[in-house]
Amino acid sequence: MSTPPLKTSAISKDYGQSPALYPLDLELKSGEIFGLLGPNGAGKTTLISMLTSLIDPTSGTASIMGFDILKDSIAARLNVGVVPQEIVSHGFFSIEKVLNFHSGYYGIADNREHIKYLMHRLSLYEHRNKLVRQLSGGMKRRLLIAKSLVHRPALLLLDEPTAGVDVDLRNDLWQFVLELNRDHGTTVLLTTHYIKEAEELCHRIGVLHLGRLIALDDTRNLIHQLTRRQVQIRLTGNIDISRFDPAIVSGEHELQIQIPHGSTVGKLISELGIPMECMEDISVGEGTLEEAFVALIHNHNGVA
Ligand SMILES: Nc1ncnc2c1ncn2[C@@H]1O[C@H](COP(=O)(O)OP(=O)(O)OP(=O)(O)O)[C@@H](O)[C@H]1O
Repeated sequence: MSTPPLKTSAISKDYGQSPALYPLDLELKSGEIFGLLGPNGAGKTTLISMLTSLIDPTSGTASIMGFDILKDSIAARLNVGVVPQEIVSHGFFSIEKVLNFHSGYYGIADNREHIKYLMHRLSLYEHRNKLVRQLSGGMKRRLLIAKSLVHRPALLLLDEPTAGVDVDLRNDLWQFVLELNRDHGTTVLLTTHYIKEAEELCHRIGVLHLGRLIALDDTRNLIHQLTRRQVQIRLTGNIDISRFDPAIVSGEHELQIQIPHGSTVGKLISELGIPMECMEDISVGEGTLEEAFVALIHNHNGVA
């Protein structure tokens, strides 16, 4: 079996009040895009900060490409790139200089070709001589992504990389993440509050809530377990709507029914006994990750 890009072993953090992260065991698969979701304060950034040695775990540890983050921190750091939530400023240096310095930090003497590729790919090339303080928020974020990739890490940690970023740039960034994953085999762990984007990108999802991992599954499985299919049937006027259970009647000529994933619309129609000629239209809405997420958090908050 190949070495997992990331494996946490009962890693936890307590800042002194209540634990920000309870002991967590999590293992990423090589080459996956993993979405770590959770409401504000769930513990996502705390986990990423421990993985990148910004803060020490209270207990437990983790390994990156098999290197323990505590005992072998340098080797662990060489294998991980991180895009932090906060924008760090190197105000008086140009984009190109920042990327060169950062390569030197990883002991890479001549990284010009790779830096050029990153700057091109992240639309920074034409701005390469601008000082960081002259950059817009979106450009700074792209610079952070370029910085995190100068040393070609096997694992990329993205902590809300698209927060406050306009929709075009968000799409560009996600395209780039997909490309890194597909063409370079980079394993990605990302946190985001854009759950729709996580649904499109992530192979697996973990949900943190109040410092505990409350769900971990393939994205599709999670949606299927926590949501239902919404079937909307519009009827012609020549069927008496009062024959249906009022709970599924929605409007004068419309039925709305929820069915479990795996159950077919054909079966539903035959159970309802609706003749074909009495149906004007049918639409089926599959559940979304956002619905699954809301249901999960509500269940854990004890809300029906
Ligand atoms: N330096 C700190 N000192 C004390 N408590 C902290 C510190 N940093 C974070 N916390 C607390 O730890 C908990 C988890 O915070 P964390 O930033 O990890 O959450 P998050 O899931 O990343 O949230 P968000 O989605 O808002 O970024 C919160 O209750 C937060 O108040």
